[in-house]
Amino acid sequence: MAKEISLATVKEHNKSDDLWIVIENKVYDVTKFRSEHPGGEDTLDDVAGRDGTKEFIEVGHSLEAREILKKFYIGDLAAADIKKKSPVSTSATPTETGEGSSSNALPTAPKQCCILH
Ligand code: HEM
Repeated sequence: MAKEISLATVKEHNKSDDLWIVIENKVYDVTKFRSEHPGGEDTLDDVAGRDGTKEFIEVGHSLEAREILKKFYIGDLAAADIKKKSPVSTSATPTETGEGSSSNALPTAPKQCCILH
């Protein structure tokens, strides 16, 4: 079973010789990988001890990079620290305008459309 690790604990490992990083709510100890990272040591230092999901994804890492990641997996981010990101629900309420109120004035309108002279 996966070990749960709090963000506070991850934060304690924010040094180049003790480097943990959170990616997609999973915690990785990439201390040993730091010097091998093709993207440089500094880039990993920048996200040491915190959530680097955004940075990791923005680079467009290959599947191989994700395979490498697996080797350094040490546990899951504690449920209490998982942000309830809801990029969809915050802005997606377009249904409010679907009432169609302007087309409701039909009953009183007499049907005089067929007067032929
Ligand atoms: C900690 C987990 C990470 C692993 C296992 C990893 C692995 C890799 C690998 C294998 C590559 C070679 C290209 C590829 O296969 O995609 C790469 C490139 C790169 N990585 Fe990472 N990476 C990690 C995190 C990061 C983070 C957090 C950043 C940015 C803040 C970053 C920035 C880069 C950059 C800029 C390159 C491109 C280097 C180049 O093409 O010159 N990486 N990484």
